[in-house]
Amino acid sequence: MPMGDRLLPPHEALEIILRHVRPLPVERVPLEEAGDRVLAEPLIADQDLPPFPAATMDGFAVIAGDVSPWREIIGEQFAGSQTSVEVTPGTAVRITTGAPLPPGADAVVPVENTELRDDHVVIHQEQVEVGENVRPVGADLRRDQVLVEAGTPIGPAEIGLLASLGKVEVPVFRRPRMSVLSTGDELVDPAQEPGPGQIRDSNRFSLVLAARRAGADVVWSGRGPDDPAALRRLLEERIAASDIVLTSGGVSVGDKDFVKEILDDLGTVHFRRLFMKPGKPLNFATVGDTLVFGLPGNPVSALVGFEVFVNAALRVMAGRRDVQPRPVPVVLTHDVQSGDRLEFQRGLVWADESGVLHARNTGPQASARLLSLVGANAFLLIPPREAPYRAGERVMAVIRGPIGPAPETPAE
Ligand SMILES: Nc1nc2c(c(=O)[nH]1)N[C@H]1C(S)=C(S)[C@@H](COP(=O)(O)OP(=O)(O)OC[C@H]3O[C@@H](n4cnc5c(N)ncnc54)[C@H](O)[C@@H]3O)O[C@H]1N2
Ligand code: MOO
Repeated sequence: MPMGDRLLPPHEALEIILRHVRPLPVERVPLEEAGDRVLAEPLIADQDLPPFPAATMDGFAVIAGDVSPWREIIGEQFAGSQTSVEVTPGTAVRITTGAPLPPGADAVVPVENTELRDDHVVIHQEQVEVGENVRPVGADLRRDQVLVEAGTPIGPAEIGLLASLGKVEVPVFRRPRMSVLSTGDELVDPAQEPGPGQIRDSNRFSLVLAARRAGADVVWSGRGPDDPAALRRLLEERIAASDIVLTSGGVSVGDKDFVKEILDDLGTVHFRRLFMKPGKPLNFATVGDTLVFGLPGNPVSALVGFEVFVNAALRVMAGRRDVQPRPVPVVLTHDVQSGDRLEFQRGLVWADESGVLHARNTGPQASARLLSLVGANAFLLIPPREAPYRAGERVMAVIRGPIGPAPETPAE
């Protein structure tokens, strides 16, 4: 074992991974397909928006300083056109929200503050300020302004900005191609009835969904044979076709745990055992430019390994700037016994009225108990220590989902 038997702290493992991963090449995609991709060049405004002073209310375009007791309605200005009618003292133009202010006008009086008398309008407002209810040119964005930095995922607001500026072809980073392989002779497909000693393969489904959510293009997923020659051929083929290959199972010390030998032979294994629970046996290897993560077989260990390490690699490949979540302090609501490695306990975090975050774990934390991840919006980071952590103590937590109200049921 080239790494010796030291269990590597997770932060050191992350540093090693980040040293071996680079953003993927840039490609241009149609605007319609740009959502959830990562912008590869900064989006810079090439015009002012709005390009014309626009009404922010339905009402009447007027001259603010005009003191006429009533004003003649001399025209209409709807959004989507530009009237040539000029507002002069004693006149007003009916206007709708978003429509350009007609020439001469400098304010809009909302319809609620007016009264119609034949073809005249009376304004029931003590004073009208210049610019009232008008969005001036460039109020929303200014030409040459950097609107979105490169490395930002394109969400609804970002795609809206791209569309507003007419960017119909968007530069994005190529999505990482990923293969997901479950190993283990005990595995059968979910549709099958497991025989004696067999279990259904769940990791493949968990990891494929986690990968898709993280922006990967899952190009292949399947079960691998436990026969070393066949497994090696399959791994070679998947490595050649992928930016990242995930395997689950076969990385600890069992007689039939072949993944680590094959990876050693094909490329460079950078680490294989971590000072964390779950996820102690976790292999990270590179074969050419392809990253290979040999995740543990235990379902929770595989998913925690994915979230902590594979996610970070995917984010770098996808060009993202926010690679790692920053842990936040939370207050434990019950005692927690630590183990002999840094534990990533699956937890529930909520905020009280003053904004303090409280936390509890999700019950038994066995690495095979997928239920410990259901409803978990955080990982509670529990370093080893002799005395248990007490209710009221602060620990750090990685937030992984929305923070809701305090749970109604007591902790298990
Ligand atoms: N002597 C030692 N034994 C073990 C050690 C150790 O250090 N010394 N480490 C333990 C830890 S920690 C973990 S985690 C597991 C990881 O083992 P492997 O990665 O080799 O995984 P397997 O042995 O193949 O499987 C473990 C467990 O997970 C189930 N499994 C596997 N694949 C799937 C799948 N696709 N879907 C659902 N469940 C799966 C498998 O049936 C086993 O129950 O090793 C400990 N042992
Ligand atoms: O590290 Mo294993 O992942 O404890 O269960």
